[in-house]
Amino acid sequence: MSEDKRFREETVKLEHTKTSIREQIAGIGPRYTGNDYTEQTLDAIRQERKLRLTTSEKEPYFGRLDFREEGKSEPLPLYIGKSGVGEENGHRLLVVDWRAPVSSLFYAFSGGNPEVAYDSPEGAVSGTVHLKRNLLVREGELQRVVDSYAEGGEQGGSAGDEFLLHKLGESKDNKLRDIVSTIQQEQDAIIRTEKNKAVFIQGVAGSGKTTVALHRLAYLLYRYQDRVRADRMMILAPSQMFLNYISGVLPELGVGDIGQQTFEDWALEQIGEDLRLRDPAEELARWFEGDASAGSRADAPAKRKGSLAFLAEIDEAIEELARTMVPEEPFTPDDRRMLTAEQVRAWFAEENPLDPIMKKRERVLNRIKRWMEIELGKAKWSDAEVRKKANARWKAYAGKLPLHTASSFYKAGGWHTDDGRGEARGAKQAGAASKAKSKGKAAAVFAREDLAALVHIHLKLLGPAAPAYDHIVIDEAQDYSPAQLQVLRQHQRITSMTVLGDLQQGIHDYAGITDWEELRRLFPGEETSYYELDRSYRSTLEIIEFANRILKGMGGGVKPARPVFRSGQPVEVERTAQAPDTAAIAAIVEGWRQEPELQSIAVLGRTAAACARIYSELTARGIRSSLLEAKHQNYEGGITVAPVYLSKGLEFDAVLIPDADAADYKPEDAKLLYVGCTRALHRLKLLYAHSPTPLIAQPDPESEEAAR
Ligand SMILES: Nc1ncnc2c1ncn2[C@@H]1O[C@H](COP(=O)(O)OP(=O)(O)OP(=O)(O)O)[C@@H](O)[C@H]1O
Repeated sequence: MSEDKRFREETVKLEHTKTSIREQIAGIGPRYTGNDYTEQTLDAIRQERKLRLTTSEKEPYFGRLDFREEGKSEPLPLYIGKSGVGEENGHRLLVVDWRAPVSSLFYAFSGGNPEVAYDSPEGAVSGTVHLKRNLLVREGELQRVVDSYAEGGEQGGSAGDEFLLHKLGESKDNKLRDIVSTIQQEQDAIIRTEKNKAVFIQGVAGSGKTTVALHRLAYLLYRYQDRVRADRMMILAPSQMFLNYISGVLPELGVGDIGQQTFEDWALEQIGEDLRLRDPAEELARWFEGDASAGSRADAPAKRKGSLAFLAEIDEAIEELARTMVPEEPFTPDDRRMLTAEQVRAWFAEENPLDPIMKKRERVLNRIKRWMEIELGKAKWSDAEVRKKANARWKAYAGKLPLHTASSFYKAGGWHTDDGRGEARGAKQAGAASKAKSKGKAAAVFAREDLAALVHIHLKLLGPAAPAYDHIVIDEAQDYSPAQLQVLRQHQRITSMTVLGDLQQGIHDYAGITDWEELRRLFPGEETSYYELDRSYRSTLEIIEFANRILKGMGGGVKPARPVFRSGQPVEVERTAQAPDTAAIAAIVEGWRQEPELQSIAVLGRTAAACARIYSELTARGIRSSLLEAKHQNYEGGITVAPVYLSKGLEFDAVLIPDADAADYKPEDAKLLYVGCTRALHRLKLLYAHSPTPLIAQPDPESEEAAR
């Protein structure tokens, strides 16, 4: 079929679909404004449907698959979109939801043998693919029609790539986008992995890990509607800024209400105390701007406090607390009555051993009080004096049973090391901190590495602060410790997690892992799946090859990224007069700003101080930019100046590394430079003043060939 004919055919189909959608919207009728609760609920459902249909009308679908199910005579054209749309009062689907079982064929089939099968809840369904077509519809207008497979046509699979390349070539603003129309086979397999597992994803920079994890949430909500709830899912990401950056994807997929937090905020919420945390900026400066050696990183306190051995040490202390909770001496409300220590101990033991210890303590004390009241009643003690005395004795006895919060227990255990530097977190904490200060007593300051243990203690002493999670996504998981993952696990009844990261970007190695086994061994074998993504979709071929060369400097089993064949301009490395040469930087940024396809530009400096200098030079020259700092909540797009270590997870059309000198990037900084370079989609440039970092050695044609 000629291209024109295909386009006409699809234009007719699109008009038909839009008309049907419009009729359905019109049929929904006016809003209900009365007081009847049932009617109000029905109205809300109708409005939700209207919203979905209105969104669908603009872009009803992005793909078509003609599939003949075994036993049927004709293939059925299936139009695949972000959400399913039925025919008004009909039994047929106008649009099939991308998450439906049959849609997996659209993603999994990439030419070759057209005899295929997919898994449905009723079992495997086999059949034949006759056509796979990509369609680009924007604002209700058909813009592109590309067949990646047509029965009897020329095969080669390149047409599908063409559609993907078109998508990848687009410029980016300040938000991550959904990829439903171009999900790749290896990504789809991860998205559709069954629910009750910990799915580990090791993926090179730009392989779509974050994006895939978010699509997986949308899939789980669709596939397990009766078993998972959005408000019982949680996404953990490294910073508020990153969360803000990814916040658009789920609403684009029609999913809302999923909690998104940093581990720190989540942990503080669980602990529920007025704790102060060390200033993140100071902590980052310590590891990235000072001269922390490899030795000090490997030996950092976070390593010990993030280990399971540390949690085991705490568990021992908690057991000891439970064992010694009941005082040796008996309880004597008056001089004639006595409750022996053995009796109280027996009552304490009768409580469920899995119950939080402080709850058991409270229950035992209440039981003692009840006993005391009965005894008082028996003796018909009417004497108020005697009663008062008995109550005072009960109080004194209660005081002998240790009462702890997570932080007091942690401090009592001698695990807390307070260096006095800290910032109050949240309004509540800030209030408490200033109150404490005015009383001449500053609230204790904790480090991030204390949080996992504190949550663990809180759980054992006081129980969970939130209902169990149905699913947890952990992004940048290479920066997590086994203890962090363990406490998250304790907040699920059934393991269901997506844990993603890249060891090659593990710049926080002073706190995180060096091998996925460290985390995987927390789960018995059958509960985990492990996937590797080695294809990078973000950057051009030239940028990926350049970044792969930096990886080589890391040594030890690194895996180069495989580029999608999207060629762009060569990576430039240029010498400047000084480091950083703010005038040269401003000139480059100014030049890039004139190119309409470069919407987001980043200057990624080695230190916060260098970035501040660059930022003021840009401002002085009238170039509007934003300077990213550790405490920032938002990434605004446009021109950004940021320390390279804060750029993790983000992406920009063009990236300038202004200080790629040997003095700034030593061989042990390979991961940091790799992170910086892999943020670029289309353009990458590095400047140096004296001698370039050895990490950007000359190309090695052999390894380049192997990576392709
Ligand atoms: N199948 C795909 N189709 C189109 N774009 C894709 C696809 N997969 C990934 N991308 C794009 O590649 C870029 C990188 O994706 P994402 O940020 O999810 O990767 P990542 O593996 O989490 O990266 P990093 O580890 O570097 O932060 C995004 O712009 C995303 O939209």
